[in-house]
Amino acid sequence: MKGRLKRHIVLIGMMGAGKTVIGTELARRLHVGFTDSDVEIESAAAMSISEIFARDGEAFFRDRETQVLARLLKGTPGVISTGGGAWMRAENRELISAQALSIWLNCDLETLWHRVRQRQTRPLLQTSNPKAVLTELLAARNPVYALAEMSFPSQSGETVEAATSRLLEAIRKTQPDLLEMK
Ligand SMILES: Nc1ncnc2c1ncn2[C@@H]1O[C@H](COP(=O)(O)OP(=O)(O)O)[C@@H](O)[C@H]1O
Ligand SMILES: O=C(O)C1=C[C@@H](OP(=O)(O)O)[C@@H](O)[C@H](O)C1
Ligand SMILES: [Mg+2]
Repeated sequence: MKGRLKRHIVLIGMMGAGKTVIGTELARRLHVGFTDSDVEIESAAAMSISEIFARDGEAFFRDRETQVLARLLKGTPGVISTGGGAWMRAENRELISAQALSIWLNCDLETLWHRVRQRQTRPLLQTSNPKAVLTELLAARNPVYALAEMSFPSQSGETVEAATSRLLEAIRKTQPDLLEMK
């Protein structure tokens, strides 16, 4: 069975909210394609996100991010996971809102910190006080994330599978015309 979406589903939210893992699982359940803007940027550059930040800087990365999003949004509707900063750029919000249902994976600070603290893959958190940076970024970004079309609250302790089931249920309920199965 192949699923069909009327528009893309774009996951937004903070580092560690689960955009990559939940997006992967959501696409699998819906039988639609999955892409992650970070992965697309890394493969085009043949470098990791950390290497891109170190060599070319954040501004360069943000421009690549906008290019990748514009390209992905032109494709067959599927699930697209963004990086945590993508929704901060007005141009990206406009691109996404024109072609997609945007969903904010809304997650509290302690849960985010628990999930990201062991990982070395996020250059913005490679500082002497990563929790302070995460706290500040979250406070600055939450009002902008709240502009997403739909908000999905994370429940700490929930498995990725259970969270995806709950998300799918919420999408079916609020967006009955988005999903077509054939
Ligand atoms: N309920 C949950 N929802 C999302 N992620 C979860 C959950 N429980 C545990 N995790 C873990 O949290 C991490 C989320 O990371 P990731 O998907 O890379 O987030 P993002 O792409 O938003 O930065 C993963 O290691 C995932 O296994
Ligand atoms: O929040 C951000 O600004 C970033 C989040 C990362 O993606 P995840 O949110 O998937 O970790 C990645 O795009 C980059 O490290 C910058
Ligand atoms: Mg991710």
